Amino acid sequence: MANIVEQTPNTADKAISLLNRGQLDEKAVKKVDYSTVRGKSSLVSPSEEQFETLQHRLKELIEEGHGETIYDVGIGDDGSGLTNDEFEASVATLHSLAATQDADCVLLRERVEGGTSTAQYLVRKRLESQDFLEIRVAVVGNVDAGKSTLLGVLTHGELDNGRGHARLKLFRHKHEMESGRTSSVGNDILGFDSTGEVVNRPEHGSLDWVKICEKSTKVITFIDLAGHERYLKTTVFGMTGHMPDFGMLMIGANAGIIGMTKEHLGLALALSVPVFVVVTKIDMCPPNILQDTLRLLVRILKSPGCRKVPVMVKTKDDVIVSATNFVSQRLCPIFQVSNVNGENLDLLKMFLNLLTTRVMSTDNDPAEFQIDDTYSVPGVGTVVSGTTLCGTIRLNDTLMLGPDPVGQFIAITVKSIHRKRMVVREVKAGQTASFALKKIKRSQIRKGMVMVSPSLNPSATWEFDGEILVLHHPTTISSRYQAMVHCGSIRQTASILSMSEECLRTGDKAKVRFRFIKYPEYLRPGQRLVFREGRTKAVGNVLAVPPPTGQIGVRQSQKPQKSNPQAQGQNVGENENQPAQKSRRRGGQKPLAEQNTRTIAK
Ligand SMILES: Nc1nc2c(ncn2[C@@H]2O[C@H](COP(=O)(O)OP(=O)(O)OP(=O)(O)O)[C@@H](O)[C@H]2O)c(=O)[nH]1
Repeated sequence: MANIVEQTPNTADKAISLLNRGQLDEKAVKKVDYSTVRGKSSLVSPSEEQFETLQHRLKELIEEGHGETIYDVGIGDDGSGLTNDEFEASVATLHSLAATQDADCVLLRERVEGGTSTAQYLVRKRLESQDFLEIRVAVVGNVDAGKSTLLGVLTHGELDNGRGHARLKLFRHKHEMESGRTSSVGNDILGFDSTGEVVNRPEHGSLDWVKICEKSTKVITFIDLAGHERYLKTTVFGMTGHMPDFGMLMIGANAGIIGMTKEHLGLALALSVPVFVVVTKIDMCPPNILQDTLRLLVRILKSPGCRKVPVMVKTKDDVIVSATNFVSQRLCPIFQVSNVNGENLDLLKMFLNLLTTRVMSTDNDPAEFQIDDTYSVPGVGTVVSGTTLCGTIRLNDTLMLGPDPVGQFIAITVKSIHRKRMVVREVKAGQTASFALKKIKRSQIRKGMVMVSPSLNPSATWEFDGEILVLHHPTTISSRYQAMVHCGSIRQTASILSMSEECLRTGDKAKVRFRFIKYPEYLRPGQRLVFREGRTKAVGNVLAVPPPTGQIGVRQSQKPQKSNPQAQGQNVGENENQPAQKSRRRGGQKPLAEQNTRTIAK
């Protein structure tokens, strides 16, 4: 362990100071003058006027934090705290402030040093039973890393027996039960109430999602993605189409970093999804093997391809600092847990409770919803599920659904909305939902279609310009090369019409004009995309979508041509459409050149 400690910032605080060094605090630019309520004594005995200012500040912080904030009590610039009486008075003031915001106030950590105290409190708004903050976590990692088991343990509150007991609760398909492998994109939920307590209460082994959501202020949705290479296409779809806020990379301590682990980490990096790592099976792993695994993990995370700051999470302090700074993308918290004896699962749960969404509020913007699945429900009809990218969708709203195979959009009315199986009246940006649609057949809808506000006057496109970086290709890519484009919930083969370079090799970057093979799609500049086929992999952004030319209904007849013999045969037969993307993320997308898009330690 000594080695790891040497290589890794040994406390989360230290890691943060590394990250923040030299950076300007943009939040320093405030609209209201808070100078009268600054300093460690601000909560001790505020005047009426100061109380109002504090109230305003707390309200603002809660709004910024999508319903919650972590509030410091008694922390002076010099790190000193408050005397016992002052501290008690400050905590009482914070409770009164929280009460005015209809929020609960829970102690996260307290430090007593040299006779003075400091503390951090979680202040979380109590929400109506229909409302809750949603955080999506994509669960990735190699086969047998313990993904399904950890989710079973977290959501059902019962430890595993080391022989697959906990995962049985989650398997969805018969063949998964038999083989013990996850093949579908599965969802599991873990709810926390306003005091940070887990609300999942399995009844006879099964969970009632509606009850969980009603009791929750925050719901973590785990997108359980398959570990086997055979299901990589589904995994890529899960990472792009299901818009995860975070990635949870699982590693079996004894097996180490094998198989798809690096592939999945690379995918998360390419899509700018912040990742935390959970190393499982520490109960059965010899200490020297565990250390080897951790040492290699730290080396990979710090490599130029990842440029992460790994933090071994061992205490509550580490959890708080990691969770509150996690959206920065550079920090990579590492948990070491056992699903069998429960070691460190409390730290992981605390971390999940403190995570906050990366989606910016866009409640008043025109609505955009991307479809990632369709169902036919007896007695209800066609149901579509997906993620709200932008705006608010309310019951009885009319939206444009499309594009169909000829690029048209049709008006549809939203007749019912469900969030996590619970009936609701509206759904906002960043939230997943399903809608029952009237007078439309399931066969008319495909993954990758959208429902958007008529004010956006949506149009579909066969072609688009993208900027891509080739992470891996066995030879060279040139014009007319074909591969699968994953972009949001779109998953369709596209061919390269032209490029800014003659040909592309691993590590090259270029501007590319793509053309879809089967259908026109709805795309927006700024969306992230993955372009892959077999071992070929490129990532990038949609740069521009050419204005509609009126030829949208024309099917392309041009025969696909492959750029190199190795690509032959790889591109055929994978034409399903789907997938997805996230723009409007906190801080927006960085230009490609600045992203961590280098392939990791091949
Ligand atoms: N001893 C021990 N066994 C564990 C632990 N976590 C998981 N296991 C066992 O490891 C095996 C594999 O776990 P799974 O949860 O099926 O692994 P997975 O990553 O979901 O695999 P895929 O679904 O195929 O991707 C099961 O037999 C679990 O009981 C742990 O912390 N300790």
